[in-house]
Amino acid sequence: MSIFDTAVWHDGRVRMMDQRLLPDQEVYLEYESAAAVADGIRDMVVRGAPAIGCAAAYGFAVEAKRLAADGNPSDWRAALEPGIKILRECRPTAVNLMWAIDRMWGVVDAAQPGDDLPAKLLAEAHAIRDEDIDSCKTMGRNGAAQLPQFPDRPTVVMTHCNAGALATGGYGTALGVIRAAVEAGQNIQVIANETRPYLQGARLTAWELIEDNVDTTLVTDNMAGHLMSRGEVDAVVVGTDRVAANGDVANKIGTYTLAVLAKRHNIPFFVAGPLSTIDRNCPDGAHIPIEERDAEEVTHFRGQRTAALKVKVRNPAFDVTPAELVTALVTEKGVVTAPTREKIAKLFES
Ligand SMILES: CSC[C@@H](O)[C@@H](O)C(=O)COP(=O)(O)O
Repeated sequence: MSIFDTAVWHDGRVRMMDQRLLPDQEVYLEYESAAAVADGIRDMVVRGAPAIGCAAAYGFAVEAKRLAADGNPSDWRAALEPGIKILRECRPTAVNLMWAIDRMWGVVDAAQPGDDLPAKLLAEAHAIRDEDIDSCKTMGRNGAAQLPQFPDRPTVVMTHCNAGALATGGYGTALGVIRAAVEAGQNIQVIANETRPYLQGARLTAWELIEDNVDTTLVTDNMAGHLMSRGEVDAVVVGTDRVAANGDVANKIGTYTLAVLAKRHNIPFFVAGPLSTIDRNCPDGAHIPIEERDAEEVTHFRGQRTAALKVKVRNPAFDVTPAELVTALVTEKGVVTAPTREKIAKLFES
């Protein structure tokens, strides 16, 4: 199963696959400062919460390397702060961005005189990516065991946006569950929602799964209810950009609609995400910042206008699904059925 170089370290630079060009072209871009990596994340060269965290960690490391090229700064924190501030603010909803940057600052704060700080920061960035891949694999196995199975037919899993290898260090959260199920020999068919307006489902999820020979059918978002009402969906599995302390879940716009539909049709609704996506400082979903993106994502497709001139536009990129609609939260530390504040806190106890 594929592990793509979503965001990696290559020849002293941050290398990212340009997801804006997928599925037509596989092009890699390289970055040499935190501000440049921030531009790449903001412009969706790399996207998906854990992948944004990995890219930001490498962006932090490359900023230290850039600063050290002119001689080690006497005050590393002061030297790093302007670039890292830009990086931290480039996308507001995916908490893995802030989580990764806080972890990198921990390395700066723990440094001793004489330490090779750029090398230590790079090692931490590698660890963040490696741990993410491991977490996704464990989470995948945990989630696969939750999927219904039938003796005489495949299990049909609906997913939304792209929560795959492209959205993580590699392997994927929601698609990690699907990959693990396929690897375990389960008979799986995937319905990938197109995911308006940016088409992560049509462009990225469909591409990734087809690369891995997973049986995949593409539908537009507004077909989900119809398929569920006909009994054509057995489970919904999505990723997440931020889980609040009470179990409310932010994910790509349209996820909430799917959760309501799944409840109406008694279909299990699973959310897969690593502990780095759980924001224990965020009390509930109402406190999760929701990114509003450029109107052109709604009015245009690849530079071509598809909407009426002068129409007003809203483009919230995420929505919040209340915990009560989540059948289970799938993490690398285990599966939390009917998540509550208390059950989520327990995940962090050992
Ligand atoms: C494993 S990724 C989970 C989420 O980050 C994913 O579902 C999602 O909403 C991505 O949004 P995007 O705007 O493409 O960054």
